Amino acid sequence: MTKRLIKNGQCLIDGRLQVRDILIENDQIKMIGEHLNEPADQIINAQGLFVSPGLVDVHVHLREPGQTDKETVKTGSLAAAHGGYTTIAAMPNVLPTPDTPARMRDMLALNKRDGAVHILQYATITTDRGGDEIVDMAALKDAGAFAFSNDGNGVQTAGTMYQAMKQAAQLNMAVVAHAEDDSLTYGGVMHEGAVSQQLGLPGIPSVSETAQVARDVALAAATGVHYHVCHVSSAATVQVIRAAKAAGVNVTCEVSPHHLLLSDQNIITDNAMLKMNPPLGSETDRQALISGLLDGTIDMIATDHAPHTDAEKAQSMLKAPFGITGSETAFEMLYTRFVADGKFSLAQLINWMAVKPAQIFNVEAGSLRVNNTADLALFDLTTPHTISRDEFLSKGHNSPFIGEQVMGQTVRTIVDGQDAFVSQPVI
Ligand SMILES: NC(=O)N[C@@H](CC(=O)O)C(=O)O
Ligand SMILES: [Zn+2]
Repeated sequence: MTKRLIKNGQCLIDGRLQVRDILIENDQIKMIGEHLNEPADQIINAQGLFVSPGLVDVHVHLREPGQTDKETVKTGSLAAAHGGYTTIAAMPNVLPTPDTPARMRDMLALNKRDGAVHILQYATITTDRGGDEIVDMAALKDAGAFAFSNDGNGVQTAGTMYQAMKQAAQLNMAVVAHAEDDSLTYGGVMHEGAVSQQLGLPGIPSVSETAQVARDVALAAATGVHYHVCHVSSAATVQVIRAAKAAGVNVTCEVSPHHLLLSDQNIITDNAMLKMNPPLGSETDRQALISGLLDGTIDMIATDHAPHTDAEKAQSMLKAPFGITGSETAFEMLYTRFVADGKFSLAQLINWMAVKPAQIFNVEAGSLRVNNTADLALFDLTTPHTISRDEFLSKGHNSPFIGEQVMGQTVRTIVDGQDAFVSQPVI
């Protein structure tokens, strides 16, 4: 039996930071209290540090199998641990894609073998993550699928989405949608608007997202499924979801850190570090995403960590693949830009990054409670730090946040009572 005592950390209790000690026994939280003096094998001095429930990210791309030059389960999960995440959900756009029970079992075995954190695994909605043949949802659920998603692409045919939602509803499984109508994207590489015009780059109208979400909330209303929208990016989409929630539709959604932090105004020149799908919207879109979070229309923040190689992202926006990394910078960037500035409270941020994703997807995570699994993250909220590409544990360095001055660096991440990431020696 191993006992570890985290001393004098700042914990969020009733929405306020209060000093507490936490006793971990093997993989469980055993006690939370003031001035605990239990004997322990190791004492972790957390004086001045924020001790958070481990963060939960329902949208990451780990690239293995198939594209291990971009990322592996090992490097992607270490990157998550570096960002303070203890549970992540891996999207199925890998090769081969987990669209059969056998492939799902292989994926889960790999995730378990190489994962530095808990990894939940999405199955696809359709065979090969495209077309109209719906997977065997019941068998994939039995094999251990977390939810169904064709992320990377939208489901183009309404009838296919309708049938998939009907089946998922019966199984009590969520349909998690990358919403994008391919007939409305016109080969664009960034948000269609004044900036794309100035730069002479082909634009993606944001209605390509909104139209599909509007279709899907109608289908979700008709089927009763839990419909979750990935990486919401536009003001109009937020409005559709707000109206759907008001009408009682079982819809939830996420926003990515980059859509909260950046807009197309930040694209001054052709720069593939700012190319992702959906693209950065207008400043009005960005403000609507912030308002959507604050009024509860948007339920959670998920990174959409999408690593690519340096060579791929060194290309022009016309050629480079869509996607940026996010696991390692999400908390510190959001803390610095929104909490330190007083726009969000720390409790709100942790709600969106840990509590709500765990609650909505029914995962045992997201809160510090006695008898819960010991999944925690320790953050330094005061020491300034400049984000550098050398500190990334991801294989991907495709982050627009390299060079940013932040606070909120991760000091230690604990998964199942064990260190998954440590930045400084134990005192
Ligand atoms: N977001 C992206 O720009 N890219 C993602 C796919 C996705 O999440 O849609 C990827 O897999 O690279
Ligand atoms: Zn997507």
